Amino acid sequence: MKPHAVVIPYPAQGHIAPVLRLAKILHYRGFFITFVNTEFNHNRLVKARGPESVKGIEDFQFKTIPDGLPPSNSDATQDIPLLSQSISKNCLNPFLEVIENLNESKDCPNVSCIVSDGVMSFTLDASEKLNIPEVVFFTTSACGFMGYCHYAELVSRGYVPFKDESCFTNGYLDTEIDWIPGMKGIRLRDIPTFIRTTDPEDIMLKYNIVQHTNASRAKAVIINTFDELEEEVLEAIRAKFDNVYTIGPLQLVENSIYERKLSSIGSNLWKEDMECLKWLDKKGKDSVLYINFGSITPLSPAQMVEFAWGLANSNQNFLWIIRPDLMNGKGSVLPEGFLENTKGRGLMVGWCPQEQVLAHFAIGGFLTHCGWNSTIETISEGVPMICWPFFAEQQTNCRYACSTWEIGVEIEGDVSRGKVEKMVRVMMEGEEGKEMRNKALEWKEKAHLAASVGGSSYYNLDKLINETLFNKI
Ligand SMILES: O=c1ccn([C@@H]2O[C@H](COP(=O)(O)OP(=O)(O)O[C@H]3O[C@H](CO)[C@@H](O)[C@H](O)[C@H]3O)[C@@H](O)[C@H]2O)c(=O)[nH]1
Repeated sequence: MKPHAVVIPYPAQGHIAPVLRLAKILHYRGFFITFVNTEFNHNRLVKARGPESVKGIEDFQFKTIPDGLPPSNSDATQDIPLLSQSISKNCLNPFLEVIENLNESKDCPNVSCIVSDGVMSFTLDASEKLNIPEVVFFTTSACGFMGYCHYAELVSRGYVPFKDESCFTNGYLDTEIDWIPGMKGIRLRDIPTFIRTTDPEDIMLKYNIVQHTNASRAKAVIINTFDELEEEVLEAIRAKFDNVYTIGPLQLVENSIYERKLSSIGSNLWKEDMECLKWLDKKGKDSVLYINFGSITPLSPAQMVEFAWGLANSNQNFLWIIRPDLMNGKGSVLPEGFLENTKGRGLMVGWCPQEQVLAHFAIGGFLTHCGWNSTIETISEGVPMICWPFFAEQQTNCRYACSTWEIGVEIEGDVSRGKVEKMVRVMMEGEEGKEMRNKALEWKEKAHLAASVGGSSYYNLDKLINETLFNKI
């Protein structure tokens, strides 16, 4: 009888993608998989990729649970605080029901383990109630994860909540935090942003304290990173948790183990525009800047205008992904004259196959919000970054990219066309850009080594499967 893993992501794009990838890897390694999406995202997957994409294949099935929010036809990411609150309140019972039904079913083996997104920690209640072992997968960087793990201490030491609004602007954010192990030189502004509140009851502050405190209840913690990239912080994390498995970059590990990839099952919630790859084919090596702010970041109309003119004035080639929900309904549109000005050298599409784009020879830089998937994907392809972190642990990733890994520059403060133009030129024309590109290529090599047979992440995946997941069955 096959081992049966029930796998559940937090219901947002940046989580579904890596968690699904891990599920596919486990399937390849002999697990029966039940992948649990929320009904909302299940419907979006059907819309973006067709019903085939959620039909499943042999020994890989999809199930759904409601997220507890009112039904919606929207094609945008749900409100994160509302969603998080609703998940904590409403998802345990439907999740228990899914597992109980699976265990009664004759069509699949009994559930032998739960592989849950670390920020869906209600699943630990199910694991304990049903006596099924659980491992938690944090889809952030190790540095971001460690930042979150210290939220409770930041509160108990009186740094958080902020005393008043002036803390946002009076230099308080530059306070150095010298007591988080493995994170030398870190400042308050580099810690995941949900601490930036004056409200002790802030939903995301409290949510993250609960999720990261609960991590120690799991049998193991999985992180999509590789040892060499985050050595110091990982050492500190390993001192805190018993079993920590670094198995990233997952996309490279997946490439190493698959003879034939499971491409029928995918995770993109928006339809990918494949034409942009053909457009890139016609451009020179390292000559195009890729711009994408991920699945959640909102852009105000004013920010959109500043980015647009910054790009136009830089005179560089660019591929800019503007999510459909930013173009429609919210009034964010490109400024007049922009399209004519950038004709032939600029392309805008709604959503793209990002990994393929980053792997394209024409891409020479990535203007990014520093979501962890984007960051680890760009490291995997050796593409340096212009960082414009928006929220969550993107600030932490930005800090490491710009200082520790030396592959990025940051657009600091409010975005302006002048800053954008300057940074784009630094990245695409200057000596500094070349140095960052070389450094990024070094990291790429290390990432590939870690993920290939005999590398640390490849080895850790084996260990996770053989020592933790199989062993408990
Ligand atoms: O046109 C696009 C745009 C994005 N992607 C993919 O979508 C994912 C986006 O993930 P990420 O870069 O991490 O951004 P977010 O969607 O903003 O991710 C959320 O989740 C991440 C993982 O927990 C966190 O690091 C971020 O801070 C949080 O905002 C990546 O795999 C991309 O390859 C595409 O395939 N095509």
